[in-house]
Amino acid sequence: MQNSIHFKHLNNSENRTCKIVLAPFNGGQPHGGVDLGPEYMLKHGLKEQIEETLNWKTEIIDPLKNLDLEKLKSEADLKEKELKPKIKRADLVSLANEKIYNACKNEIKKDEFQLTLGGDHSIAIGSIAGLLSRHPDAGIIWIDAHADINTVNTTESGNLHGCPVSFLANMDRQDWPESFKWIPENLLKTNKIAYIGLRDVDEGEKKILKDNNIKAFSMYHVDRFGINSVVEQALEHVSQGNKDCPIMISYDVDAIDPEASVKCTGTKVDYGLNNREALFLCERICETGNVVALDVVEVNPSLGADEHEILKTVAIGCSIVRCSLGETLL
Ligand SMILES: NC(=[NH2+])NCCC[C@H](N)C(=O)O
Ligand SMILES: [Mn+2]
Ligand SMILES: [Mn+2]
Repeated sequence: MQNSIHFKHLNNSENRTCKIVLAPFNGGQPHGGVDLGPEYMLKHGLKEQIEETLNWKTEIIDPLKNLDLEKLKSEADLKEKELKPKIKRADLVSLANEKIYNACKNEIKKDEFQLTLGGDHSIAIGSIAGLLSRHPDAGIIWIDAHADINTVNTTESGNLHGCPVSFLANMDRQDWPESFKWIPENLLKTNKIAYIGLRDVDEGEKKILKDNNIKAFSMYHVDRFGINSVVEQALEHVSQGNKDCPIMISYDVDAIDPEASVKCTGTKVDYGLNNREALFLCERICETGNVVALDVVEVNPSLGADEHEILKTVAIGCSIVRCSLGETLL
């Protein structure tokens, strides 16, 4: 059965297509296993769910398939053992993202949905840069416990999954490693992004959010106004008065409360979104008819204590996708 949503920017015929971009990349943070996210979500039946339940065509794109990522990572780590650079594995993160960017840019048509399965959140550099190549004025709703807006100068951990937004917004570009210079200039304006779910933001990031006047709804705002009002305000802000503004969701599953469902993720933070809030966001954004792309990142099956914990995290990752494509809307 097809739901009644009219996707304003997509092909609405029986050929409506979801391109699934695999981004099994873990180099933006220290834990192994987050690279297994795509495999586990697909094993859970995600592709079939999109095709059979939701009636979309799907096609898999695998931009990292020719890279020996584990080998490249050990080489990078070996080199950095002596050099101890401030940011970790910069060239590797850049290389993987350039591949993701080019795949999203060249292998997805304007009227197709872009679904990227991570991987750690550094992969949003490539996926969002790719999406913006087709929809330059898209608004980004970033759902996360973290702001991921550290610059190469403010990062305390050196982990690049804490920095993707600063690269997309070209912050401190003059201090970037040479390898990142493929990222286009004037890409993401800071008034075209809004955060939902924040509760662990570094001091340097707080200053960046404030100095740039970036719209950020923390868990405090979710409690105070309710998720419905928060998502409305976020959409209104990034749409900048355009009721047809294309919208991309970048969804870090650590936005969701560990007790509610997401224990298998690398940087867990207590007291997050409950399961209904987590999915309502996707339902409401889908309902606008403006959604054009989604990332689901930071699913790490290796961090599960048992099968049940893994299943719960993987299952909500798949639900995020289905709700964003309209499954639960009548
Ligand atoms: N995508 C994530 N889970 N990011 C966590 C980032 C944590 C911390 N702010 C850092 O920069 O290291
Ligand atoms: Mn996070
Ligand atoms: Mn994140």
